[in-house]
Amino acid sequence: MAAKIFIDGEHGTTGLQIRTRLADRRDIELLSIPEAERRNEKMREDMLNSADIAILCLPDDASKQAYEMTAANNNVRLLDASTAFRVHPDWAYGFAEMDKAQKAKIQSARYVSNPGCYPTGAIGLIRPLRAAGILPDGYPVSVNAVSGYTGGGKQLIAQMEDENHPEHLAANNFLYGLTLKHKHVPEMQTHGLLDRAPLFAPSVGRFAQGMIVQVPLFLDDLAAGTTVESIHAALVAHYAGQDIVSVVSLTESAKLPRIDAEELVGQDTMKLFVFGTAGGAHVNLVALLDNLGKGASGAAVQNMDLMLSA
Ligand SMILES: NC(=O)C1=CN([C@@H]2O[C@H](COP(=O)(O)OP(=O)(O)OC[C@H]3O[C@@H](n4cnc5c(N)ncnc54)[C@H](OP(=O)(O)O)[C@@H]3O)[C@@H](O)[C@H]2O)C=CC1
Ligand SMILES: CC(=O)N[C@@H](CCC(=O)OP(=O)(O)O)C(=O)O
Repeated sequence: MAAKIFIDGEHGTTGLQIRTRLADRRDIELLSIPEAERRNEKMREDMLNSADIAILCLPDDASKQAYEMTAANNNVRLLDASTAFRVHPDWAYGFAEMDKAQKAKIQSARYVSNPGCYPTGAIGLIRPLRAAGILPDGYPVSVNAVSGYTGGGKQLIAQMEDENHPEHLAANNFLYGLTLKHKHVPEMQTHGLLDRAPLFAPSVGRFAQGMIVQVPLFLDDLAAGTTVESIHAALVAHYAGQDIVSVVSLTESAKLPRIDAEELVGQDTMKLFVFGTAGGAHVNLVALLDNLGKGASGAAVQNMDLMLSA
């Protein structure tokens, strides 16, 4: 029998992209609410409780409400794209490649939290180095990133694209999160296995989709003997045996004059790079992804498939 999937928030940016990815699937039945009724609580509650898996593509408060609406119904499993449950101990974190045990946790979980777009890049770079003992306790990690403007959902898309919007943004590239209290920091710290909160500096560019996340490191302050090569080897070993996260070879990286934030648009994979010069003092770790691919909708479909494969 086809699994029943309901996307709560199906008419938003993340929800629409999930719907597109699922449109031709014969193994699932998509439950749907007309766009005009998207905030009708009775209809949402009925649909949520009719689904085998409900994918929540909503702001945090509405996700928490959907959780309450389904709490008594053990037949429905939730996959939440918001920030609401990403460090909650009862929820499996939906980043299957971050750890060898994570895939099985997602497969069997009733509740799965889809990772944030920036944390997917940051955790993807940091966690293997913590696990390998390369990044020591107390290291002051910084994460610098640029996102396409769809990362801010319907509101930011309208502000960037509509010149008549009362809060139109004319900038081609802007920094934000200037209080350094971005909602993704707890998630980066918890799943990055960091003992100190990372300093996270995000920005947005005038392109719809795409993302670059950078973690610059000082080699002298890493575990004794760490080199560009040993960092690269640790990442390669960590991601062996799967095909979603790839680690670009040092030879290939060394030839690159630049990295295009839009290179992986439309793809649900992530590329990791290690930059540095032999004998140099610094390393720059870079993750490249589509904020709506591996950063949101693509990851959600991947997690849904794992949940269905249990
Ligand atoms: N965009 C991205 O790159 C990423 C987004 N996410 C997360 O995914 C979630 C959705 O984000 P995104 O798709 O960008 O946001 P959008 O604003 O584009 O879409 C959200 C949708 O949810 C609807 N909605 C809002 N409040 C309610 C409510 N109370 N009841 C029912 N429906 C409601 C909105 O309707 P209306 O039009 O009426 O407002 C809209 O259709 C967020 O938690 C976001 O943080 C995660 C990773 C990346
Ligand atoms: C460009 C932009 O505004 N990005 C969003 C993060 C993307 C998003 O909403 O995803 P999460 O659910 O993972 O938080 C922000 O900084 O709040």
